[in-house]
Amino acid sequence: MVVASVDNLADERSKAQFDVGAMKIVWAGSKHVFDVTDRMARIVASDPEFRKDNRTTLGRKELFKNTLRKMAHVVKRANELRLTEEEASKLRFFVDEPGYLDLHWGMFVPAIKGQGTEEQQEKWLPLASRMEIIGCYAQTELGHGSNVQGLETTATFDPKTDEFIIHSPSLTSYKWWPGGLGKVSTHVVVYARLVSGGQEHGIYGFIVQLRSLDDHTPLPGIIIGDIGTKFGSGAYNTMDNGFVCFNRVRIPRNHMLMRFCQVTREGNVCLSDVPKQMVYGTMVYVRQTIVSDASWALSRAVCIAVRYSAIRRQFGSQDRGIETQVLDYKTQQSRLFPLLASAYAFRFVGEWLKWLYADVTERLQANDFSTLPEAHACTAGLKSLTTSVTADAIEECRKLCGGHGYLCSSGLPELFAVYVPACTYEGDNVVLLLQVARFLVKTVSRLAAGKKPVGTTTYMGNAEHLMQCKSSASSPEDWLKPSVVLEAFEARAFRLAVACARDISKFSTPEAGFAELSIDLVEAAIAHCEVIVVSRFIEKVQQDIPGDGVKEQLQILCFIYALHLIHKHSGEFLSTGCITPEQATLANEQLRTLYGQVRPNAVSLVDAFNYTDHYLGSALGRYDGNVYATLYAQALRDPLNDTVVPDGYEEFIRPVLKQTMRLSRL
Ligand SMILES: CCCCCCCC/C=C\CCCCCCC/C=C/C(=O)SCCNC(=O)CCNC(=O)[C@H](O)C(C)(C)COP(=O)(O)OP(=O)(O)OC[C@H]1O[C@@H](n2cnc3c(N)ncnc32)[C@H](O)[C@@H]1OP(=O)(O)O
Ligand SMILES: Cc1cc2nc3c(=O)[nH]c(=O)nc-3n(C[C@H](O)[C@H](O)[C@H](O)COP(=O)(O)OP(=O)(O)OC[C@H]3O[C@@H](n4cnc5c(N)ncnc54)[C@H](O)[C@@H]3O)c2cc1C
Repeated sequence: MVVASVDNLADERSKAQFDVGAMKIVWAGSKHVFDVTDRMARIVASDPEFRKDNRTTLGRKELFKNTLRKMAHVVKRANELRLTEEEASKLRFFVDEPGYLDLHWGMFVPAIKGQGTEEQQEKWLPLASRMEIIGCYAQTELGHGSNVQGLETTATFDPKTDEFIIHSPSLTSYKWWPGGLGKVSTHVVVYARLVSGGQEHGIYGFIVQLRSLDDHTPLPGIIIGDIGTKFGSGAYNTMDNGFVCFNRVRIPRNHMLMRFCQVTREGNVCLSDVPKQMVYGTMVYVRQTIVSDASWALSRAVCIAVRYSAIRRQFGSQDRGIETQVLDYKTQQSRLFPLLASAYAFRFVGEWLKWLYADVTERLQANDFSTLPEAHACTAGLKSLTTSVTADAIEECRKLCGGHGYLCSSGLPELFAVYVPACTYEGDNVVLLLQVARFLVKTVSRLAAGKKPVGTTTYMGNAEHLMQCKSSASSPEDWLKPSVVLEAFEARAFRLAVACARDISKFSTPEAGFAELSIDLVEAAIAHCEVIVVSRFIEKVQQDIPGDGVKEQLQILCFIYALHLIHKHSGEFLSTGCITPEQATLANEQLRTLYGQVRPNAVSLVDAFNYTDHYLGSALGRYDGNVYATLYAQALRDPLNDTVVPDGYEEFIRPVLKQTMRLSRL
């Protein structure tokens, strides 16, 4: 079938004002990463074992078994092709289906690496790397997730046998949610209250074998299963999030991860000289990876919405001639282009956060813990900001695609359902922002004591200026000056943090003030996180960037990102006196101009993500733009269209029709 829409994307591509190939390298991070990513994406796309277009129509059992098959195929292909860790992880990424491998490699292995002694690492890591055992990470319980110190599971040392007794004392202490736990894992790192000599010593990780390595049955004292079907069709239901109850399960003493705290043969508890929060290290590591992942999910939704908006035409012609591409509507642009800009912004801040994490890890190894609070605040805050924006953005992209966005074949409903728990796992986003706020209030109170702020709070050292400055923007073009933009963001964030710190001090205790002002504190935390993202984006576009027009496009996106935030939070920018209403209007005017500049490049800017049609999984986002024929073909493939007359006609349609006929004769 020849479809006029196909030409639309070719036309769009011919309008690009920059070198798309060069932008692909910038997006990937380097030529090497681009090559690996591209190769792995193609391997997955061309392998029928990784087909995913039937996922939303499968029942839970079939779906889960299908994922088991795919995960086994990932491991098989990784071995056959002798993939490096980097390549295997990309291959698994493009399979695009939550599965136990994520928890095994993403949390179980990092927990042992981060919290195990060298001896423990030597014992467990080879087993885990060869996948002779499969592990997961069980922290959350039925009764407590956010409040880690409130966990109830106990690990009581028995000096008579040199063992720990792992026990679930109540229903609320059952571990509940861990991915891979329900049906697959043979081992788990369990977080439990260490009890020795009748005393409690805090929360630590313990390696526990769950299932027999011979026949996969649960070991004595272990009750285990899946917690049930989750939100959405397909989506996260490929994962066996599980529950487990331990009934006085005994494990050898050396199964406690003892890098930061050792329990001796006699039951003495020896704390090493490191902050106790080091036991939260796996969460910091994973939060950092989640920030990078946000840019993938967001860019994927944006790619679908931009391509479809170039294909879709509505109104605009009085004489039945060619209609307007919906991408040309300013309202569509004002909803879509800030999301496109955010995808790039999150990509760059994700790369920066990787660097920060590597830096703090190196320091920790040298017993320098000075940057740990900042690493915690940055990973927690950016995880929260990027996942909340991404989840909302995927839903916005669905709406931007009109009715067809609501079809599973658009790829957007499943993407939303699979992505949205990122706002909850690895720390509820509000709980994490309150951690950032705690860090900010501390930083502000230290300023008063003459302590110079460092890292991402360095800007707060310019306290006097930030409290008094008035923006110098007097034309729309002034909003293209990095210094003008940054000053506004820094002043807003600082003034909000200072107001919180000041107001807290009016309460009888800091805790009471913190609780009462938590709404303001969350806003101050978001403002600080936005300073980080905006400044990293500005830093990026100030670097040398090869490729015709690439830097110019990134500059446009950078200012769209910053100015749309000024618009979105104009209440805060105005109420803190950082800008005037007139300056807000000028910023909006500039934003409109920038939308016009990005418009001819929009399709090419999403092409730069280099996604295969397999990965996108969307009839609306196809590279060739052949939207309508694909929607129709996919509709015909729906199980409901297997027969022309539906199952149930004889039992439920025919009798109703007959009854109606009787009624009409009356
Ligand atoms: C071949 C195939 C290859 C395949 C490869 C596949 C690779 C896949 C890779 C990755 C995939 C990843 C997949 C992820 C899937 C997600 C699964 C989800 C898992 C989970 O959800 S696990 C459970 C997560 N749970 C949480 O996040 C709980 C949230 N709660 C907390 O973190 C804490 O309890 C708290 C921080 C909210 C509060 O803690 P606490 O009461 O102890 O602390 P406070 O009193 O508030 O603060 C005390 C003090 O500590 C500081 N602090 C707190 N946390 C940290 C930290 N993490 N690090 C450093 N410091 C911390 C806090 O700031 C306070 O400091 P001050 O006293 O103020 O100085
Ligand atoms: C798909 C998925 C996968 C998961 N995988 C794992 C896993 O592999 N391993 C694991 O251990 N866990 C896992 N979890 C659990 C996850 O980590 C927790 O659900 C998460 O940490 C949130 O905790 P909670 O459920 O106790 O939420 P709650 O803390 O009960 O949150 C409920 C509400 O209370 C609010 N709230 C809570 N505390 C405060 C506060 N102090 N101030 C203000 N508001 C507050 C929250 O903002 C939220 O609105 C997973 C969860 C999901 C959804």
